[in-house]
Amino acid sequence: MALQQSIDLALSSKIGDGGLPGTAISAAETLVAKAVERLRNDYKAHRLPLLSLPEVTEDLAAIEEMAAKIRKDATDVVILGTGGSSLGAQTLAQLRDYKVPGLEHFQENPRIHFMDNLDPQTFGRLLQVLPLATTRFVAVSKSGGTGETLMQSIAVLALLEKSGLKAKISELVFGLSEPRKQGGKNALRDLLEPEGVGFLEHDPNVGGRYSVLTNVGLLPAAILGLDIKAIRKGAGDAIAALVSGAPANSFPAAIGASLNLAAIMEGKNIAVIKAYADKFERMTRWWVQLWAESLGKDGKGTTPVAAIGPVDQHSQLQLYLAGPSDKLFTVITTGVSGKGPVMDTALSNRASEPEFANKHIGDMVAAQGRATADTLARNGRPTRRMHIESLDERSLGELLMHFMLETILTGYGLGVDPFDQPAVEEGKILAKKYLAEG
Ligand SMILES: O=P(O)(O)OC[C@H]1O[C@](O)(CO)[C@@H](O)[C@@H]1O
Repeated sequence: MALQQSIDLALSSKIGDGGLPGTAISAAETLVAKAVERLRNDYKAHRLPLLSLPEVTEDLAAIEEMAAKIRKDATDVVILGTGGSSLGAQTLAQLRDYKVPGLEHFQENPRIHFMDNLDPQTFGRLLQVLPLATTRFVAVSKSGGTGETLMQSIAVLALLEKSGLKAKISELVFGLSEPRKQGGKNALRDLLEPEGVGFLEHDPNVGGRYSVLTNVGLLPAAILGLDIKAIRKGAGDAIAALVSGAPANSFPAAIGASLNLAAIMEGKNIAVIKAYADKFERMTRWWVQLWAESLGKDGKGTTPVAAIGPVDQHSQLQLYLAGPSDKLFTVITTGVSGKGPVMDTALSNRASEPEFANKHIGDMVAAQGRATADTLARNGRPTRRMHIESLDERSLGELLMHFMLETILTGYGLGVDPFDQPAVEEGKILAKKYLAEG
């Protein structure tokens, strides 16, 4: 197991007023013990395919095969899709410098573009500048009916046709969606299949925001040459204790769920994740969707906030330390000590920072992560620490499964269904009505 978790700086017994009292933790643990039992039964009864994914390898060959087809002679790969059809894959792609500040322009071929936000100017401009003949498009939508993804796909098909590439559409465009329900519609398939576009099947029983370990996350990961087997193995590390019947208060996901439920009982209705690594930025956005859509229902849930360190120390920390005490913090660090450029002694002295001498930039970031967690705790702000020494496919797979389990257990503990998102439909229907009205 790569993931280390410590909750001591969240407890009143350790940090005093503002920390979570033992009574709340005990009450939360009782709820989580039941939730763990329920999730274990889900696993045994194969009710949630997500839980068995770490044991599955049969689908990996088809993913690698399609990835090889997409990658062949490609300079650019554009992934169309939003929410759960994009954020998990983006999280994995950060292992290959996707959206890593300063580095993403140096990505090796193929360059990957995730077009998850519908913006007419961005998308229009992208279609102008892409080298079309060497660009591959992958349209991903579980339902096949998401307006944003459909509009983007329609624009791509029309452009390819206009550019004399209609005959090549089946080599340039790929799809990933649920199989058609019997006799039913799937708009994305209706749109693309007549052009001969090949599809991978989205597992209908794995919700979009839980799909990062399926082909939805692993196809883009394989296109980028990541070790997708290792991602699944890492996920197995996070779920092993659940599967083996370990007590609920003994493994990180269950302990994390207890912590979150105790925080809710204490009126802390905001959950902040502050991760000290550029390569975690997309993960924090993925987690925001996971947490928000899974728990925000029936008047319950907590508001997820994503922050990156050290940069957000310079924008948010004042509020976290001295604003309302209504938050539970999670500070995630990686093993960066001794990494990165080393500070020259003479130059450090010249900058009036003699203590920088011979220190690495990673030493500073490690010290900052530690100092932030300690300062939050000293100010009575309950803080969980998580640490991954080495960020790679396996440890990221573990972290992703950890958060999915923690979210489901928290949902079960809260008494909400962590797998649906009924409220978002209303806005979608209204937007389509407004569009039709002009
Ligand atoms: O994969 P789909 O069906 O296109 O949905 C995209 C996203 O839209 C939502 O349904 C919310 O509108 C998310 O739950 C989902 O991840």
